[in-house]
Amino acid sequence: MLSVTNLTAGYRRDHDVLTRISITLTPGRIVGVQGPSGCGKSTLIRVLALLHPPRSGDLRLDGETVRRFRYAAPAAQRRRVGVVFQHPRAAADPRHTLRRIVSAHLPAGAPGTETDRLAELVGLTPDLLDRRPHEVSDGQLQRACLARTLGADPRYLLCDEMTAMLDASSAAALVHLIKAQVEHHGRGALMVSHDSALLDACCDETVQWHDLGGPPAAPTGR
Ligand SMILES: Nc1ncnc2c1ncn2[C@@H]1O[C@H](COP(=O)(O)OP(=O)(O)OP(=O)(O)O)[C@@H](O)[C@H]1O
Repeated sequence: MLSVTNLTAGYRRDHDVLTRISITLTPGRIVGVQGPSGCGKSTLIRVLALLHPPRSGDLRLDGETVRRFRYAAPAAQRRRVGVVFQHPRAAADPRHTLRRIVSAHLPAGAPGTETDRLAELVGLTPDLLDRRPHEVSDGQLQRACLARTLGADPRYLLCDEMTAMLDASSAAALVHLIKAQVEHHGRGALMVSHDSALLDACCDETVQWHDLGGPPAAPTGR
């Protein structure tokens, strides 16, 4: 399980973005979180992905308490949690080919065929792998970003508004991929979105943001 209990986190010392948030992800299930813009969904994902240290609260990853974040986090813990971000163009180096992007998180020594396998898994045709981000659509680039995330074989997938930039058919295809990953590989997934129809269509359970914890603390003015 990947869980946080009573999580408080923020960016400025005098203001908490997350206050006493609790949520649990279980392998084989998709949990949806719906909340309005700016409520802190991406911040929650950053903490769960060990990319942002919380101020307080208990973060547990498969029975271990997580104490270190960002590059100080043990690689084995970081690899267990994969993120797909909202903006694929901000998440992919524009100088790299899609082949390089897809292969970025594969373990050292993985055979070259692994990149082709991942590309096929997410529906990228071989000709696209030689292109750079500006030569493909947002949907194709988001598929490459998902393939990159899957290359680390994460036990938990955190999807941050991952279909927000896509048309309806690309969004549906990506959601289908996430569902298949959860069903066939036992990954646990979190999907955050402001789109309740999307969450209802793919999640085992959807939680409203305001049900996750306490209200944000008022700025202290210090
Ligand atoms: N790096 C940062 N430094 C300072 N404040 C930040 C930073 N990132 C986010 N914030 C602030 O934290 C709050 C929550 O932002 P966050 O991106 O987590 O919300 P969100 O629910 O994901 O929003 P959206 O749905 O619009 O993506 C916002 O007030 C935002 O301005």
